[in-house]
Amino acid sequence: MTVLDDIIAGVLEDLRERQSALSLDEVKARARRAPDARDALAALREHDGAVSIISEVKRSSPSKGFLAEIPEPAQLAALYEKGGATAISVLTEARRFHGSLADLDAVRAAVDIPVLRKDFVVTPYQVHEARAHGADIVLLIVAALESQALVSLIERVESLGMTALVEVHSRLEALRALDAGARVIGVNARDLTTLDVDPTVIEEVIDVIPEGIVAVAESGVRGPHDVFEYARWGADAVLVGEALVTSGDPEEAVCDMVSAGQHPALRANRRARMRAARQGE
Ligand SMILES: O=P(O)(O)OC[C@@H](O)[C@@H](O)c1c[nH]c2ccccc12
Repeated sequence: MTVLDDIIAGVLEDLRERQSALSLDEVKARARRAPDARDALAALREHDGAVSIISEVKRSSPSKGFLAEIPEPAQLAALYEKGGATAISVLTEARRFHGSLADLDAVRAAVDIPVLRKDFVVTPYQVHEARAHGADIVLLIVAALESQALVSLIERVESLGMTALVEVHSRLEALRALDAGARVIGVNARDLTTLDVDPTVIEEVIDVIPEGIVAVAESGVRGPHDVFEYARWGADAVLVGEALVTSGDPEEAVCDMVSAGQHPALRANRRARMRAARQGE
Protein backbone atom coordinates (compact mmCIF):
# COMPACT_ATOMS: atom_id res chain seq x y z
CA MET A 1 0.00 0.00 0.00
CA THR A 2 1.45 3.38 -1.00
CA VAL A 3 1.24 6.56 1.07
CA LEU A 4 -1.39 7.82 -1.36
CA ASP A 5 -3.59 4.71 -0.89
CA ASP A 6 -3.25 5.09 2.84
CA ILE A 7 -4.23 8.77 2.81
CA ILE A 8 -7.23 8.07 0.57
CA ALA A 9 -8.46 5.27 2.86
CA GLY A 10 -8.53 7.79 5.74
CA VAL A 11 -10.19 10.44 3.57
CA LEU A 12 -12.97 8.00 2.61
CA GLU A 13 -13.56 7.06 6.22
CA ASP A 14 -13.94 10.72 7.24
CA LEU A 15 -16.13 11.31 4.20
CA ARG A 16 -18.58 8.57 5.23
CA GLU A 17 -19.11 10.38 8.50
CA ARG A 18 -19.88 13.70 6.81
CA GLN A 19 -22.20 11.94 4.34
CA SER A 20 -24.25 10.46 7.13
CA ALA A 21 -24.64 13.92 8.68
CA LEU A 22 -25.46 15.68 5.39
CA SER A 23 -26.90 13.98 2.29
CA LEU A 24 -25.67 14.59 -1.26
CA ASP A 25 -28.89 16.50 -2.02
CA GLU A 26 -28.37 18.72 0.99
CA VAL A 27 -24.77 19.45 0.08
CA LYS A 28 -25.83 20.21 -3.52
CA ALA A 29 -28.43 22.65 -2.22
CA ARG A 30 -25.77 24.38 -0.12
CA ALA A 31 -23.48 24.59 -3.14
CA ARG A 32 -26.28 26.30 -5.09
CA ARG A 33 -26.65 28.91 -2.37
CA ALA A 34 -22.90 29.69 -2.24
CA PRO A 35 -21.57 32.88 -3.82
CA ASP A 36 -20.50 32.34 -7.47
CA ALA A 37 -17.06 30.87 -8.15
CA ARG A 38 -14.27 33.32 -9.00
CA ASP A 39 -12.65 32.93 -12.44
CA ALA A 40 -9.39 31.13 -11.75
CA LEU A 41 -8.53 30.15 -15.31
CA ALA A 42 -8.06 33.75 -16.41
CA ALA A 43 -6.15 34.59 -13.23
CA LEU A 44 -3.69 31.72 -13.61
CA ARG A 45 -2.76 32.19 -17.23
CA GLU A 46 0.71 33.59 -17.70
CA HIS A 47 0.52 37.30 -18.51
CA ASP A 48 3.39 38.69 -20.60
CA GLY A 49 5.76 36.13 -19.20
CA ALA A 50 4.89 36.92 -15.56
CA VAL A 51 4.30 33.79 -13.53
CA SER A 52 1.64 33.69 -10.83
CA ILE A 53 2.14 32.41 -7.32
CA ILE A 54 -0.43 30.16 -5.65
CA SER A 55 0.23 30.36 -1.92
CA GLU A 56 -0.74 27.48 0.32
CA VAL A 57 -2.20 27.43 3.82
CA LYS A 58 -0.50 24.32 5.16
CA ARG A 59 -0.27 23.43 8.83
CA SER A 60 1.51 20.15 8.54
CA SER A 61 2.61 17.50 6.04
CA PRO A 62 2.88 13.70 6.09
CA SER A 63 6.64 13.88 5.56
CA LYS A 64 7.49 16.59 8.12
CA GLY A 65 4.65 16.79 10.64
CA PHE A 66 3.76 20.27 11.94
CA LEU A 67 5.65 22.86 9.90
CA ALA A 68 5.37 26.02 11.96
CA GLU A 69 3.17 28.00 14.29
CA ILE A 70 1.07 29.54 11.55
CA PRO A 71 -1.22 32.55 12.01
CA GLU A 72 -4.95 31.88 11.67
CA PRO A 73 -5.59 30.68 8.09
CA ALA A 74 -7.69 33.78 7.31
CA GLN A 75 -4.92 36.07 8.48
CA LEU A 76 -2.23 34.09 6.65
CA ALA A 77 -4.24 34.15 3.43
CA ALA A 78 -4.77 37.90 3.72
CA LEU A 79 -0.98 38.35 4.03
CA TYR A 80 -0.46 36.17 0.96
CA GLU A 81 -2.95 38.28 -0.97
CA LYS A 82 -1.22 41.51 0.11
CA GLY A 83 2.11 40.03 -1.01
CA GLY A 84 0.70 39.56 -4.52
CA ALA A 85 -0.48 35.94 -4.61
CA THR A 86 -2.79 35.11 -7.52
CA ALA A 87 -4.70 32.38 -5.68
CA ILE A 88 -4.73 30.66 -2.29
CA SER A 89 -4.53 26.91 -1.79
CA VAL A 90 -6.13 25.56 1.38
CA LEU A 91 -5.44 22.01 2.51
CA THR A 92 -8.66 20.54 3.86
CA GLU A 93 -7.45 16.98 4.52
CA ALA A 94 -7.59 16.34 8.26
CA ARG A 95 -5.47 13.34 9.22
CA ARG A 96 -2.13 14.09 7.57
CA PHE A 97 -2.35 17.82 6.84
CA HIS A 98 -4.54 18.91 9.78
CA GLY A 99 -6.69 21.00 7.48
CA SER A 100 -10.47 21.41 7.48
CA LEU A 101 -13.43 22.79 5.59
CA ALA A 102 -13.61 25.45 8.30
CA ASP A 103 -10.18 26.66 7.13
CA LEU A 104 -11.57 26.88 3.61
CA ASP A 105 -14.59 28.91 4.80
CA ALA A 106 -12.37 31.29 6.75
CA VAL A 107 -9.92 31.85 3.89
CA ARG A 108 -12.63 32.33 1.25
CA ALA A 109 -14.22 35.05 3.39
CA ALA A 110 -10.88 36.79 3.98
CA VAL A 111 -9.63 37.27 0.38
CA ASP A 112 -10.91 38.41 -3.03
CA ILE A 113 -8.76 36.05 -5.13
CA PRO A 114 -9.64 32.46 -6.16
CA VAL A 115 -9.31 29.74 -3.53
CA LEU A 116 -8.32 26.13 -4.16
CA ARG A 117 -9.61 23.17 -2.17
CA LYS A 118 -6.50 21.01 -1.82
CA ASP A 119 -7.63 17.55 -0.81
CA PHE A 120 -7.95 14.02 -2.10
CA VAL A 121 -11.16 14.45 -4.06
CA VAL A 122 -12.41 11.15 -5.47
CA THR A 123 -16.21 11.48 -5.31
CA PRO A 124 -18.86 13.91 -6.67
CA TYR A 125 -19.92 14.59 -3.06
CA GLN A 126 -16.54 16.22 -2.31
CA VAL A 127 -16.86 18.44 -5.39
CA HIS A 128 -20.25 19.82 -4.31
CA GLU A 129 -18.91 20.14 -0.79
CA ALA A 130 -15.96 22.19 -2.09
CA ARG A 131 -18.39 24.58 -3.82
CA ALA A 132 -20.62 24.75 -0.76
CA HIS A 133 -17.58 25.96 1.19
CA GLY A 134 -16.68 28.56 -1.42
CA ALA A 135 -13.96 26.81 -3.42
CA ASP A 136 -13.19 28.26 -6.86
CA ILE A 137 -10.65 25.59 -7.83
CA VAL A 138 -10.64 21.88 -6.97
CA LEU A 139 -7.58 19.63 -7.03
CA LEU A 140 -8.00 16.28 -8.80
CA ILE A 141 -5.07 13.85 -8.60
CA VAL A 142 -4.62 11.63 -11.66
CA ALA A 143 -2.81 8.92 -9.67
CA ALA A 144 -5.90 8.55 -7.46
CA LEU A 145 -8.51 8.27 -10.22
CA GLU A 146 -9.56 5.90 -12.98
CA SER A 147 -9.86 7.54 -16.41
CA GLN A 148 -13.67 7.65 -16.44
CA ALA A 149 -13.85 9.04 -12.91
CA LEU A 150 -11.34 11.73 -13.85
CA VAL A 151 -13.39 12.80 -16.89
CA SER A 152 -16.62 12.97 -14.93
CA LEU A 153 -15.10 14.80 -11.95
CA ILE A 154 -13.53 17.44 -14.24
CA GLU A 155 -16.95 17.91 -15.88
CA ARG A 156 -18.65 18.21 -12.52
CA VAL A 157 -16.14 20.77 -11.25
CA GLU A 158 -16.64 22.86 -14.40
CA SER A 159 -20.42 22.50 -14.34
CA LEU A 160 -20.38 24.26 -10.97
CA GLY A 161 -18.37 27.15 -12.45
CA MET A 162 -15.12 26.07 -10.83
CA THR A 163 -11.73 25.23 -12.34
CA ALA A 164 -10.13 21.79 -12.00
CA LEU A 165 -6.41 21.70 -11.20
CA VAL A 166 -5.46 18.25 -12.44
CA GLU A 167 -2.32 16.98 -10.75
CA VAL A 168 0.23 14.72 -12.45
CA HIS A 169 3.66 13.33 -11.68
CA SER A 170 4.81 11.88 -15.01
CA ARG A 171 4.53 12.49 -18.73
CA LEU A 172 2.13 9.58 -19.01
CA GLU A 173 -0.15 11.05 -16.33
CA ALA A 174 0.00 14.43 -18.09
CA LEU A 175 -1.25 12.78 -21.28
CA ARG A 176 -4.05 11.14 -19.30
CA ALA A 177 -4.98 14.55 -17.87
CA LEU A 178 -5.07 16.06 -21.37
CA ASP A 179 -7.19 13.19 -22.69
CA ALA A 180 -9.61 13.73 -19.83
CA GLY A 181 -10.07 17.38 -20.83
CA ALA A 182 -7.93 19.13 -18.21
CA ARG A 183 -7.36 22.82 -18.89
CA VAL A 184 -5.09 23.42 -15.92
CA ILE A 185 -2.43 20.81 -15.16
CA GLY A 186 -0.36 20.80 -11.99
CA VAL A 187 2.96 19.00 -12.18
CA ASN A 188 3.87 17.86 -8.68
CA ALA A 189 7.59 17.46 -8.00
CA ARG A 190 6.60 15.32 -5.01
CA ASP A 191 5.70 11.70 -5.74
CA LEU A 192 2.60 11.09 -3.61
CA THR A 193 3.24 7.36 -3.49
CA THR A 194 6.65 7.82 -1.80
CA LEU A 195 6.67 11.56 -0.81
CA ASP A 196 10.07 12.06 -2.46
CA VAL A 197 10.65 15.44 -4.15
CA ASP A 198 12.47 15.59 -7.49
CA PRO A 199 12.39 19.05 -9.15
CA THR A 200 13.60 17.68 -12.50
CA VAL A 201 10.15 16.08 -12.88
CA ILE A 202 8.78 19.59 -13.47
CA GLU A 203 11.02 20.20 -16.48
CA GLU A 204 10.44 16.76 -17.93
CA VAL A 205 6.64 16.79 -17.59
CA ILE A 206 5.88 20.43 -18.50
CA ASP A 207 7.44 19.64 -21.86
CA VAL A 208 4.35 17.64 -22.92
CA ILE A 209 1.81 20.28 -21.84
CA PRO A 210 0.73 22.22 -24.94
CA GLU A 211 0.32 25.95 -25.32
CA GLY A 212 -3.15 27.03 -24.21
CA ILE A 213 -3.20 24.66 -21.25
CA VAL A 214 -2.17 26.29 -17.98
CA ALA A 215 0.87 24.59 -16.42
CA VAL A 216 1.28 24.85 -12.63
CA ALA A 217 4.53 23.68 -10.99
CA GLU A 218 3.98 22.32 -7.48
CA SER A 219 6.15 21.49 -4.47
CA GLY A 220 9.77 21.82 -3.48
CA VAL A 221 10.13 25.60 -3.88
CA ARG A 222 12.56 26.90 -1.25
CA GLY A 223 12.75 30.51 -2.40
CA PRO A 224 12.58 32.97 -5.32
CA HIS A 225 15.34 31.20 -7.22
CA ASP A 226 13.29 28.01 -7.49
CA VAL A 227 10.28 30.02 -8.72
CA PHE A 228 12.50 31.45 -11.44
CA GLU A 229 13.77 28.00 -12.35
CA TYR A 230 10.26 26.45 -12.58
CA ALA A 231 9.14 29.45 -14.64
CA ARG A 232 12.09 29.08 -16.98
CA TRP A 233 11.01 25.48 -17.54
CA GLY A 234 7.64 26.79 -18.71
CA ALA A 235 5.38 27.02 -15.65
CA ASP A 236 2.61 29.61 -15.88
CA ALA A 237 2.06 29.44 -12.13
CA VAL A 238 3.96 28.04 -9.16
CA LEU A 239 2.34 26.59 -6.04
CA VAL A 240 4.26 27.08 -2.78
CA GLY A 241 3.47 25.85 0.74
CA GLU A 242 6.17 25.05 3.25
CA ALA A 243 8.64 27.79 2.28
CA LEU A 244 5.94 30.41 2.88
CA VAL A 245 4.54 29.10 6.16
CA THR A 246 8.04 28.74 7.63
CA SER A 247 9.33 32.08 6.30
CA GLY A 248 8.44 34.19 9.34
CA ASP A 249 7.14 36.94 7.02
CA PRO A 250 4.64 35.41 4.60
CA GLU A 251 3.73 38.70 2.90
CA GLU A 252 7.32 39.52 2.05
CA ALA A 253 8.12 35.93 1.10
CA VAL A 254 5.27 35.91 -1.43
CA CYS A 255 6.29 39.34 -2.69
CA ASP A 256 9.87 38.14 -3.36
CA MET A 257 8.56 35.10 -5.24
CA VAL A 258 6.16 37.24 -7.28
CA SER A 259 9.10 39.47 -8.26
CA ALA A 260 11.18 36.45 -9.26
CA GLY A 261 8.28 35.31 -11.44
CA GLN A 262 8.21 38.70 -13.18
CA HIS A 263 11.88 38.65 -14.17
CA PRO A 264 12.33 40.10 -17.69
CA ALA A 265 14.34 37.03 -18.72
CA LEU A 266 11.10 35.03 -18.43
CA ARG A 267 9.38 36.99 -21.17
CA ALA A 268 11.01 34.61 -23.62
CA ASN A 269 9.34 31.67 -21.91
CA ARG A 270 8.48 28.23 -23.19
CA ARG A 271 5.34 29.32 -24.99
CA ALA A 272 7.06 32.27 -26.63
CA ARG A 273 9.92 30.01 -27.70
CA MET A 274 7.47 27.50 -29.14
CA ARG A 275 5.71 30.23 -31.09
CA ALA A 276 9.03 31.60 -32.36
CA ALA A 277 10.15 28.12 -33.42
CA ARG A 278 6.94 27.63 -35.40
CA GLN A 279 7.26 31.01 -37.09
CA GLY A 280 10.80 30.16 -38.13
CA GLU A 281 9.70 26.92 -39.78
O1 LIG B 1 5.13 22.60 0.75
P1 LIG B 1 5.59 22.55 -0.65
O2 LIG B 1 6.75 21.65 -0.91
O3 LIG B 1 5.80 23.94 -1.22
O4 LIG B 1 4.39 21.90 -1.51
C1 LIG B 1 3.14 22.54 -1.64
C2 LIG B 1 2.16 21.65 -2.42
O5 LIG B 1 2.67 21.45 -3.71
C3 LIG B 1 1.92 20.32 -1.71
O6 LIG B 1 1.34 20.63 -0.50
C4 LIG B 1 1.01 19.38 -2.50
C5 LIG B 1 1.02 19.19 -3.84
N1 LIG B 1 0.08 18.32 -4.21
C6 LIG B 1 -0.57 17.90 -3.12
C7 LIG B 1 -1.65 17.00 -3.01
C8 LIG B 1 -2.16 16.80 -1.77
C9 LIG B 1 -1.63 17.41 -0.66
C10 LIG B 1 -0.55 18.29 -0.75
C11 LIG B 1 -0.03 18.56 -2.00
